[in-house]
Amino acid sequence: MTRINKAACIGGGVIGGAWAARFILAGIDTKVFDPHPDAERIIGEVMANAERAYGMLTMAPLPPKGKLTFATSIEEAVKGADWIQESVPERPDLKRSVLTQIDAAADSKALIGSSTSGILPTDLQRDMKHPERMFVAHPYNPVYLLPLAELVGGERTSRATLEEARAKLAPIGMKGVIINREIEAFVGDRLLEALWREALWLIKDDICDTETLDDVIRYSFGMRWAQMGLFETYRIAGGEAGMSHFLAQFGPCLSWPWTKLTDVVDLNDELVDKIAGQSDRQSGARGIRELERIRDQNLVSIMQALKAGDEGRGWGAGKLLAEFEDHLWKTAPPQAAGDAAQPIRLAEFKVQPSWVDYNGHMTEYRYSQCFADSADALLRMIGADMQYVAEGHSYYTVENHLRLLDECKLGDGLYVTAQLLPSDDKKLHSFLWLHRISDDRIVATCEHLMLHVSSQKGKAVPALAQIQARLEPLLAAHALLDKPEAMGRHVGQKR
Ligand SMILES: NC(=O)C1=CN([C@@H]2O[C@H](COP(=O)(O)OP(=O)(O)OC[C@H]3O[C@@H](n4cnc5c(N)ncnc54)[C@H](O)[C@@H]3O)[C@@H](O)[C@H]2O)C=CC1
Ligand SMILES: C[N+](C)(C)CC(=O)CC(=O)[O-]
Repeated sequence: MTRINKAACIGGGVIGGAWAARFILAGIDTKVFDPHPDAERIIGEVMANAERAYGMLTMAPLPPKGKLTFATSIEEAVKGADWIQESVPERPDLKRSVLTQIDAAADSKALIGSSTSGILPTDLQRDMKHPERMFVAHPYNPVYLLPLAELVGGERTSRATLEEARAKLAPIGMKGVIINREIEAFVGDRLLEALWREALWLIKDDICDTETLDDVIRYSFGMRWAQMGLFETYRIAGGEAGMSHFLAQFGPCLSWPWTKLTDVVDLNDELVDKIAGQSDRQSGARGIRELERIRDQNLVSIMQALKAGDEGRGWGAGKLLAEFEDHLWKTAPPQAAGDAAQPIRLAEFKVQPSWVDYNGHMTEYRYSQCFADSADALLRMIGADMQYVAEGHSYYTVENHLRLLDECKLGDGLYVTAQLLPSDDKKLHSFLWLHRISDDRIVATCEHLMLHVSSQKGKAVPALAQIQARLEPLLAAHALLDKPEAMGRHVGQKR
């Protein structure tokens, strides 16, 4: 089975709560066990931020949300779950004891992942009866947006477990990377710890403050790392002579006094106060949830930009986002036809920050996007879905007339309705209205003409019989509706 059916999160703090959000937004029923008295409130707040982020992340139809349940024991939480994620505090004894309880209560085939940032899975699975299905699934904060999980097996983890975990992460938009061999802190935290250690020295020695240090990262190599990793970036830095030239030029620096990497700073009260004070001055004016929202919006923008990378083929995390969206479209239930005697309600949208232009309202081409995505929803409704396209048939838009009637502001919810106009086996003519959800006001209209084509022949051909069979009753019902008042308008015509 390459799909998670039911999940359990043991520990619902920063990481466990965000795993729960990832599962629930992927449509997976999830039970959480966390004895913290505020666990429900905290997860509620994380869920709200995660939903807000997903609203900006994708136009693809998310599945209906999974059900969130709070359990009163580990045993209750793991019952029936096929993926159990442990995210309790980073204390080896606590984790081992919690994992042993999970192991005793869970289905013997359930996968058990630990979010540990660096403890060896061999140590964690020591007392388990079924250690072969236990592994580290080390995520990155925020788990609901950052797609990576490092998958690390212990001495008694089976290879099949790691492969199964990787396969099950893909449909929830995550990239599972199997690490060859277990090592403390795995790969990501090895790198982050080295950077962090050096950063602590720089603050302690008054070389810079926390804000300057963060600026150095975010205005330079931080941006590079979001799109290419270390080695690909350095290959480019080697110029035409490439990586070997880069190594020849900068290799010797490794023995220069550029680094204190092996020394660990004494994180005493004085240094803790210094860092906390500088951090308060840097970011203390904003609350944690507000900072999370700013971070999430930035991460969404980065992923969307990367989706357009490599000439539109997508790059890195953006390519993964495109694949996730493709999966969402393919698994979306067919568009409901609704009442055939009324215009069809097709798709909903939310005006996102990247949709707003210098005039402070939704920019022109996003109106077109709402109509184009709605036309796609109409096509799926009549059976012209991705499978139909893969088989060599499709509808292409050949003409449209767009009217922008009102402004749409950041955060406005919008929906589209459509009326089919007289059409035939090759032409699909429709009239679409874009409405604001809050007051139902029409903010734009689009008269739209599509041609049915054979992508192999590169010309218009009649739609296949199964499409026509779905279209005909709709066309007949819509023929009885009043003609849209603005149908057939041309540019500049008086209303
Ligand atoms: N915070 C981060 O940036 C990251 C943390 N991790 C790892 O995730 C794990 C959890 O860390 P955080 O979420 O940051 O910690 P946290 O302190 O925010 O959450 C831990 C939660 O576990 C709960 N808990 C304590 N004992 C429990 C028990 N016996 N059963 C069930 N729940 C229990 C606590 O009430 C708390 O809500 C750690 O292993 C950590 O290394 C991994 C990646 C990033
Ligand atoms: C600080 N940390 C070790 C808990 C960080 C991680 O494990 C990953 C992350 O999200 O940075």
